[in-house]
Parts: sequence; structure tokens; C-alpha cells
Amino acid sequence: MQSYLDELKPDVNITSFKQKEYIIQKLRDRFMSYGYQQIQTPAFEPYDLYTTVTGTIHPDDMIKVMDPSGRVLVLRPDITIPITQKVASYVNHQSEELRYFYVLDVYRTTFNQQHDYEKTQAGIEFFGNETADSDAEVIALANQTLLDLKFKKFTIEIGHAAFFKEILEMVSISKEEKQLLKQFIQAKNIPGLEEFLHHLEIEESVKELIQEIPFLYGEPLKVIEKAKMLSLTKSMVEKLNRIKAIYETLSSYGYEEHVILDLGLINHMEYYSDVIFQGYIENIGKPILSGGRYDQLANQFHSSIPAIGFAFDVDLLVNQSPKQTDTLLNCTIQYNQSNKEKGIQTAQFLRKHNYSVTLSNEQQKVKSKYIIMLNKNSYTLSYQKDSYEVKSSNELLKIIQKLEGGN
Ligand SMILES: N[C@@H](Cc1c[nH]c[nH+]1)C(=O)O
Repeated sequence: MQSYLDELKPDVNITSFKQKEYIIQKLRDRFMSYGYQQIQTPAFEPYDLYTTVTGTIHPDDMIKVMDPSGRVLVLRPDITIPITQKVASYVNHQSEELRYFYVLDVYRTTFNQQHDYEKTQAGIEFFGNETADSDAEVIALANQTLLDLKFKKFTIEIGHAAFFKEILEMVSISKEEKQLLKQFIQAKNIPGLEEFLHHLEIEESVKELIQEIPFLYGEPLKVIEKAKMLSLTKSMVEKLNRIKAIYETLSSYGYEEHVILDLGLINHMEYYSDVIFQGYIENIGKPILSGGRYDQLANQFHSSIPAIGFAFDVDLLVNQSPKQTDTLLNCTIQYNQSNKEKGIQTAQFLRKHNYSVTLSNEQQKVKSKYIIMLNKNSYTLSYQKDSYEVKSSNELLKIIQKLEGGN
């Protein structure tokens, strides 16, 4: 019988762990190439941080623990909030630019699967710049990272949290009704939406706009034109112009082919204030990355700092990314007591050239890509069904490099 503990057991699959590390390294390298520095937030945080800030995680969604003094803590349910709080505590100029990235676990009860409360996020947060160019730079970074990981078919859907909020503010309906409305739009449930709107007493032009939201989806410039015609206020048009500016800059990066505009895009994180975006890969209904601009979050920590960021769902990335070939090879050197020293020196030499080498006693069975045997004045390298005889460790290195397709 499966015990409760078995269900909680972490994934001990070596291959996927290797793959995860490989992907994280790729993400790190890419984030650093855009000037981001790695940081960490505490795993345990005060429960109050999340209950006193509006637009954060719902209290029911957090994992609570109690410290010895009886104080209630939560296991890191989000990373954007604590980073913003920290930055707000030491940034004096709102125009000081800060770029941070993280690879950390977050804990929420809403990650769907039973008892699967833990998710690794790899994300970036860019503080101190409120321009459309910075929006585009951040979205371009998300795009480039997916290309680094060899995804060919993916889309980045862009929406606008405030465009949608503005429409919601035009209708005087209850919180619950607003929630329902969001659900219909998110699910693109057109008949449901029509039926729901039919019973609401709201202005015809607003009704028409809401009804059209699920169709405000697709090629950005076309959607922007269509949305402009339906827009009811100047500020709606301004928001659409901002999206247009972002899209144009993304085209300068050469990434326009992956971008889709979805004005019905909804993120349940309430801290987003402007552009929001989500990345999707073929045949997967869940976003692989999600983010947006959250210019007002720092206000809650008595500061005023524009910011934008996103986070990858690393576990989903690991499951879905094309399998990476190992750069680190496995060589095994077989030795006996009489040639141990030569074995150790050869192993150190190959390790210096970034190969993964194990030393193994001749009697032991080995499973390795390259097997190296030590002869008195030479080496025998076995690779698949072939074997090669070389004189020196330098020649050994050269032949491995050649077999790997290098020089
Ligand atoms: N913290 C967000 C992602 C994000 C990072 N920065 C901005 N948004 C999330 O967990 O969905």
C-alpha cells in the first residue's frame, strides 16, 4: 500500500535531475547575459507580509508553519513580493535600475496535483524602468531563453491587466459577478458570456466591448486596430498604443513571429498593473512562463518603483524541453595496482579539459561511453564497437574530441 510519505517523496529520477540542472544553467547564463544578478529570498517568511499586502496570494493557498515562539510563518509562496519589499527598503531613486534573477522553489496549495505543493521558478525582476522598451527587453529575454532551449513552436501571449480592469470598473456588478465574468472570458466561453451579459444591466457599448474581448486575440497589429475601434476611453487607446510600441520593439529583436495579443488574458496575481504575458508551448495548456509589469506593488512598501518581471515553471520546462545532449562525457579509466598512478594522472588531465571521468578497478564491470585501458606505453580507448590505440594522454584527448565532433 502506498503510504502518505511515498506520495510526498521527491523525484529521484537521475536523468531528469541532470536535465533540470542543465536547463537551469542555460537559464542562468542567459539571464546574466542581459545583466541580471542572482539573488535569494528566505524560505520562511512572515505570514503578515502576505496578509497585509493587497493583490497577493490567497491565505488558503499558502503553506503555514509555526516557529517555536508561536509566530506564524509561510513557506515562500511568491518571489516577486519579497524582492519588491526588499528593494523598496533600500532604493532611494525610483530611476535606479536593478536587475535580479532567481532560481528558487515556491510553495502553494494550488499547484493542482495532490500534495504537489512545490514548484521551482526561475525568474527575473527588473526595477526602475517604466518604458515600453524595458517591457520589450524583458519579453525578448523570455523569448530568447525559449530559443536557447531549442523550442521551435511557442507563443508569447501579451495582454494588459489595466485594460481589462478599466472595463470591469465601468460595470457596477458584485465581486462574485466580476469573478464569473473573468472566468467566461478566460475560458473563451462565448455562449456563457453572452447569456451572462444578457442579464446584466449595463450600457450597450460596454456590453458590446465585453462580448468582443474573447475575439481580441491574434496578430497584434490587427487586434490593436480592432480594439481601438471598440475602445471607450482615451486611456484604453493609450494602453493599446503602449502594446503597439512593445510589439514594434520586439520586432527589432526579430521575435515578432512568436508574439500574439490576447486582450482577454487574465492573471490571478492581482499585483499586475500594465502589460502581462504568458508563454505557451505546443500542446500544453498551462503556461511555461508568466509575468508582467507591477508598478504599484512597491507603493505598498512605501516606495515608488516601476518594475516588470516573469518566472519560468522550471519543472514544466524540464518535462517538455527537447532532450539536451550531455556536454559532460563519461569516461572510465580502468586501472590496477601497478598502473594506478598513470590512471590518476590521466583522469586529472581529462577532468581539466572538462570531461567527467571515473576511475575503476579492472575487475569492476563498467558502463561508460568511453572506456580507457592503460597499457605499459600506450592507451586503448574503446568507444562503441571500435577501439583505438594511442601513445600519450594528449593523443587520447584529441581522439575523444574528434569522436565528439570537435577539432
Ligand atoms: N511571481 C509571478 C511571476 C512574476 C515574476 N515577476 C513578475 N511576475 C508568479 O509566480 O506567477
